[in-house]
Amino acid sequence: MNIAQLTTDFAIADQLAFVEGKGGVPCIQVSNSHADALISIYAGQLLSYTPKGAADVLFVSDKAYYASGKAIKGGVPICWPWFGADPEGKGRPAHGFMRNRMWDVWATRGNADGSTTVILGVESSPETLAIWPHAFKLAVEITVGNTLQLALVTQNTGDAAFTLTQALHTYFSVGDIAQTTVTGLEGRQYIDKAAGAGDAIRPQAGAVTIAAEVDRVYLNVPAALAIQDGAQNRTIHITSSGNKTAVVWNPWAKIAAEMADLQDDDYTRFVCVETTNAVDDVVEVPAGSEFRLVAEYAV
Ligand SMILES: O=P(O)(O)OC[C@H]1O[C@@H](O)[C@H](O)[C@@H](O)[C@@H]1O
Repeated sequence: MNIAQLTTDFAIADQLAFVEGKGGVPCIQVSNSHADALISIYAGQLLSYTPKGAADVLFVSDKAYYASGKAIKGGVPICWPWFGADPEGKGRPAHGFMRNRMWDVWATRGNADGSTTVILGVESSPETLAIWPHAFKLAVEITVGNTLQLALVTQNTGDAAFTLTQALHTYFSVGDIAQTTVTGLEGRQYIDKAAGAGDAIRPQAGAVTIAAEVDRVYLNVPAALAIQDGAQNRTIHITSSGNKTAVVWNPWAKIAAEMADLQDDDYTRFVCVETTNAVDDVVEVPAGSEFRLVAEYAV
C-alpha cells in the first residue's frame, strides 16, 4: 500500500492525511473541528477517537501486534462473517477473517457539518472464497464528528442468500474498571460465557458492574446503552441499529496476564461493549441486497 498514491487519491487538505502507523501499518489520520481519529487501513480498524478537549474514547493495548495475520488488540476490531468460534468447527480463526488482513480505501469525504467520513472495504476474492464460499462486498463507514458513527455494511454480490454473525468489537477506554458500570441492560437475559459458567442464561440485575471475568452475550438489547466511567467522570452513550444482541467483555486479571498482547493490569483500563449479531441473532443477507450494522458513540 503506497502512502503517496493514497494521498493523491484520497487526502483532504487540513482534515485527512495518510501516515505510516506502528509496525508500518498504513493509517488515516483525521483531524477536524470536532475530533481527532486514527484509522488503520489494515483490518479496517478505528484505533483512536478523541473529541476535542476530551480523552480518547477507545483503548488500544501498548503491547498490541501490528503485523500481517494478527489482530490489533484495541480500538474497533471488525468480527465478520462470524462472531466467536468458527461456526462450522473447521478450525478457522475466531471472530472471522477481517481483523487480520489489509483492507482498501474506497472513499473519503468532508461533510457540511465539519465531520469527516472514511469508507474502507474488502471484496471477495479467490483467497476469501477459499475460506468462506460467498461473494460479497464489506465496507466499514466511519464518520468522525462530534459523535463517532460506524456502519458495517455487508453486500451480497452473489446469486444465493448467505447468513452471518458479526461484531463491532469496541474496546472503550475507562479510568478504572472498578468505577465503571454499563447501563441499559437492566432486566435483560444474558448468556454467561465466562469460565465455568457453562453458557448459563441469567437475568441482569441492575447495571452491569465488573469485578471478575465478564463475557456475556445480552439478548434482545435496547438501542441505547451507556458506559458510566466514574474515574474519568464521563458517560459514553452507545446507540445502535441492526443488532438484537450486545456483548460485554472484560478478561479480568488472570486471562489478561495470559494474553501476550495485553499488559497484566490492562484489564483495569477497558471494557468491551460490542454491537453484535451473535448466537441466535444470525443475519440473512439475500442475493443482491445489503445489511447495515450501525453504532454511534457520543461522550
Ligand atoms: O482475544 P480475542 O480473540 O480478540 O477475543 C476477545 C474476546 O472477545 C469477546 O467478544 C468474546 O466474547 C470473548 O470470548 C473473547 O475472549
